[in-house]
Amino acid sequence: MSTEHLLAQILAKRSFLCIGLDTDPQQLPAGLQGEEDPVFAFNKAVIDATHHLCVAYKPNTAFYEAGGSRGWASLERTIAYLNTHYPDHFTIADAKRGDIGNTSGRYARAFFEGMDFDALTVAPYMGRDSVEPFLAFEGRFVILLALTSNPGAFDFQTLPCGTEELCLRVLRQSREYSHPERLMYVVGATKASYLSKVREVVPDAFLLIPGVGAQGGSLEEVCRYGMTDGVGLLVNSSRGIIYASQGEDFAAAATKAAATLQMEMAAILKAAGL
Ligand SMILES: O=c1ccn([C@@H]2O[C@H](COP(=O)(O)O)[C@@H](O)[C@H]2O)c(=O)[nH]1
Repeated sequence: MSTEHLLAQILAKRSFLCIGLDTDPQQLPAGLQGEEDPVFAFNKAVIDATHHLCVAYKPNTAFYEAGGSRGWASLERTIAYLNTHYPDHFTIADAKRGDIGNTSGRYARAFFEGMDFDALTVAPYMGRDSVEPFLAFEGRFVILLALTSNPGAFDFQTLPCGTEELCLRVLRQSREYSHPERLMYVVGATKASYLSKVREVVPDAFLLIPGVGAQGGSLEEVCRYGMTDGVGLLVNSSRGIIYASQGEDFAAAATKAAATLQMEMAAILKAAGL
């Protein structure tokens, strides 16, 4: 998918919502336990109930890896279902990969070729040669961790690095990598006030913003500091949507929670003249 297509979807749907499919097999409604693949059945129901309100889905691979081969099968079924039934949605594997180049190349094949995700989250810590193998895939995106939403982000990511904070250095230096147009960045909604500085370094790049909902980040603040003329934002909510109800009405509750965020987004887009 191209960023032009992503923006067209955002403007048509009046939504820059990304729904996180962080599906924990132990938190599924009892009614799904008899299914052959309860995790996939849950994801399918959530996707069918929310696709018109969002432009992206982001399974976090930890929730699938924890289930071993059964978990991987659920992830494979989920991405295949998305690509077959909702090909206009942007798909993100939140796996936070990155290793020596030879190994990164295999991770890239696993997520971009094996499973056909549009994008993968990557940790920048090992530097250029650990990131560039992911950037070699045309039509795919690397979402580099810049400033994460967790409290521990302040341990390293905001430390001085030369004349600026490390997270800004990550942004600046990554623009020198091959195919910078295939880069997006993670900035936590809980750190919204940093978005002005982020935008000074990457004025046009798309940002994936987790941390709205369960982690308490503010959508309004994120947009105030981070939105661009081309929107430039994908705002993620996982638990706040998929576990809006723990009961058998989970899909209807997910629709309602997603619609609440989508309506806020539509109002923000309108106010911005987009
Ligand atoms: O800085 C980061 C990077 C990734 N995440 C991931 O996003 C979702 C957030 O889930 P919620 O339930 O909406 O809190 C989850 O998969 C995280 O691992 C993040 O939160 N912060």
